[in-house]
Amino acid sequence: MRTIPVSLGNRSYPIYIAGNILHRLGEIMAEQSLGKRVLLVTDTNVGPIYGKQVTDILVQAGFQVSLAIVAAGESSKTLEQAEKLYDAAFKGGLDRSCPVVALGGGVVGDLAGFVASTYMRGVPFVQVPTTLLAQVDSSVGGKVAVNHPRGKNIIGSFYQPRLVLIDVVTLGTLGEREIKAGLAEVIKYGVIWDKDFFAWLEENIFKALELDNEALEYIIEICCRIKAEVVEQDETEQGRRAILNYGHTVGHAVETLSGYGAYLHGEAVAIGMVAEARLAQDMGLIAPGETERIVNLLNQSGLPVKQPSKLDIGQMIDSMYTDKKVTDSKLTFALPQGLGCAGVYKGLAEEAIIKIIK
Ligand SMILES: NC(=O)c1ccc[n+]([C@@H]2O[C@H](COP(=O)([O-])OP(=O)(O)OC[C@H]3O[C@@H](n4cnc5c(N)ncnc54)[C@H](O)[C@@H]3O)[C@@H](O)[C@H]2O)c1
Ligand SMILES: O=C(O)C(=O)C[C@@H](O)[C@H](O)[C@H](O)COP(=O)(O)O
Ligand SMILES: [Zn+2]
Repeated sequence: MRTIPVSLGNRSYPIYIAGNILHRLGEIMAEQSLGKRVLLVTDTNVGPIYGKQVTDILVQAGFQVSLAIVAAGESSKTLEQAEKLYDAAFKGGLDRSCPVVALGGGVVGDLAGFVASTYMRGVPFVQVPTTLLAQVDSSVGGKVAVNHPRGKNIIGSFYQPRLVLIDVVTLGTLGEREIKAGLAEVIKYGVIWDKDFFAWLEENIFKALELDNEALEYIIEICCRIKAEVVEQDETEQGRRAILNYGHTVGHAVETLSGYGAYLHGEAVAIGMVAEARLAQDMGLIAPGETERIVNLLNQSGLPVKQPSKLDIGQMIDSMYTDKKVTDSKLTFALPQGLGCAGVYKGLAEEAIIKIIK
């Protein structure tokens, strides 16, 4: 088993990565001093596959489990859905010591984490991510949120989990489209942080698409290590952490304006990464050959690289002003500085952005 520590003082926690470790969830949770009533949150795709197995594992470890199943997909990341989960927490008798466990992709993780962070002003939270995207990104770092009709993740908080348990074998039941979506965030880490990892992906990304467990474990470990390091430097995104937002200013606008769920998050981020690489290129931050390598790797992963033509440019720009990186009405982007490095740029001219969107 690979164990990665996330060191955040009294909010520190481990990330466990291995194949076939789901059965250890109960014993690992029992080691923490947690209340015995658990709200296990999952969705309508993951529940039928892993819901009973995880419930049994927790019951065997002495927990009483209330299973809450939300509709699969981005449309569940709402305050209305969170409210239903508060009801389920009450019904299950959860007090302040009792954990909320997220079993699923980034939607379940963000939603359940938001509920954990607000129910009784915060109860313990455990992440059991089952998509590649959630295993490499959303389960780590403590951003939890629901969407607002005007913008992604607008209502949320920073709330770290007590532990993250990643069983790569759960990816065996995930659809190909969802694996590809996860690869967008994987490629993001190569671009913003690790040039050698980017080059490794150029040679080996096909192994992830073939669900080679060894390659997947390696990818997940590298990504979690990078994310842990960035989050340790800037837990609440006062500055540096925003580099994890590369591709997201445009990506979130695409998700919001297309209607939540039309694009998977990773697909929208892939589109955003291409647009924002071109913006970086226009600013002289990245060479044309490097932009081309990013586009090629996204293409190789079967990800979309173009903004949907039906989206209105004016509305895209307006949507970017609701981005959480904006202060003082200044459009802000996380942009690559060559391959393997990134920075945050504030106050970009609308014309420069309109040009790359066009
Ligand atoms: N908090 C963060 O730091 C962070 C980071 C990245 C993304 N996100 C958020 O994560 C969300 C996207 O997450 P996602 O891509 O995991 O989407 P998702 O949670 O919607 O999962 C994608 C699909 O896969 C299904 N699924 C999940 N695991 C499965 C499995 N093992 N077998 C079969 N089906 C399975 C789900 O039911 C869903 O239909 C977005 O809302 C995004 O904003 C958050
Ligand atoms: O953890 C972070 O920080 C990230 O930016 C990771 C992103 O992949 C993720 O999509 C995040 O939810 C976006 O953050 P937001 O603050 O723009 O909502
Ligand atoms: Zn993301």
